[in-house]
Amino acid sequence: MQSPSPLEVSLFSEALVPTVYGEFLVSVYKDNQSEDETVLISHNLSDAVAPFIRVHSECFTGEVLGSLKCDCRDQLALSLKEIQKRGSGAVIYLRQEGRGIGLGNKIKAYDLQNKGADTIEANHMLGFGTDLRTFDRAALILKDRSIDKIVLNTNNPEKLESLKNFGIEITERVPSLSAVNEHNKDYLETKMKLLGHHLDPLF
Ligand SMILES: Nc1nc2c(ncn2[C@@H]2O[C@H](COP(=O)(O)OP(=O)(O)OP(=O)(O)O)[C@@H](O)[C@H]2O)c(=O)[nH]1
Ligand SMILES: [Zn+2]
Repeated sequence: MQSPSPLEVSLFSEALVPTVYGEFLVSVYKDNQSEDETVLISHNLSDAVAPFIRVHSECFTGEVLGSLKCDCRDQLALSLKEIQKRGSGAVIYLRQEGRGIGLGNKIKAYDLQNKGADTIEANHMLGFGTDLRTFDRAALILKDRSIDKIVLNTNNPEKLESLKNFGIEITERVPSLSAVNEHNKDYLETKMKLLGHHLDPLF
């Protein structure tokens, strides 16, 4: 049997977009293994030796609906503001809704969470692993831009490890801390205690 060809990304389209945070160059990448489009949202990216980068996974409920159950919307906004403040950097936006299980299954997981399961138990009850994401598309897009050294904006140790394994040097980790509320408290605590996310300053 033929082994699948290695993942490759290629730039499909690019345009400047004015946003409430400032102007960004929005670059859409396609790949040879999925229908998903990955988006690089950058500002003066080539100006820094080790640019400020957030690798962010899609969250319809948080980013579009303003759901209070997670920290995704705040984290995305914080990173876009920080990029403009620093004068350089990028968000790589991966279409990995619900840690890779998709929106339909994430809403099933939310129903289970409303009945008492935590974010990890709900995934397992639906027959999924804790986190199905991979960060190889992000690493390939950085390589496409000739970037091999970054400042990474995350609390997630898996993201650090994964990008390092793809040959990206992380010169610094900048935390991404949003506000705790009554709806996201348990979720954030579970990420901190069971997944080792560096969220201690919030509690
Ligand atoms: N399955 C599932 N996915 C969730 C839940 N809450 C949020 N998500 C998804 O979790 C992912 C969060 O992505 P990120 O914010 O990039 O990543 P993170 O792992 O929290 O790491 P950092 O924010 O970088 O510290 C998104 O894909 C969301 O859609 C949940 O309760 N269940
Ligand atoms: Zn979210």
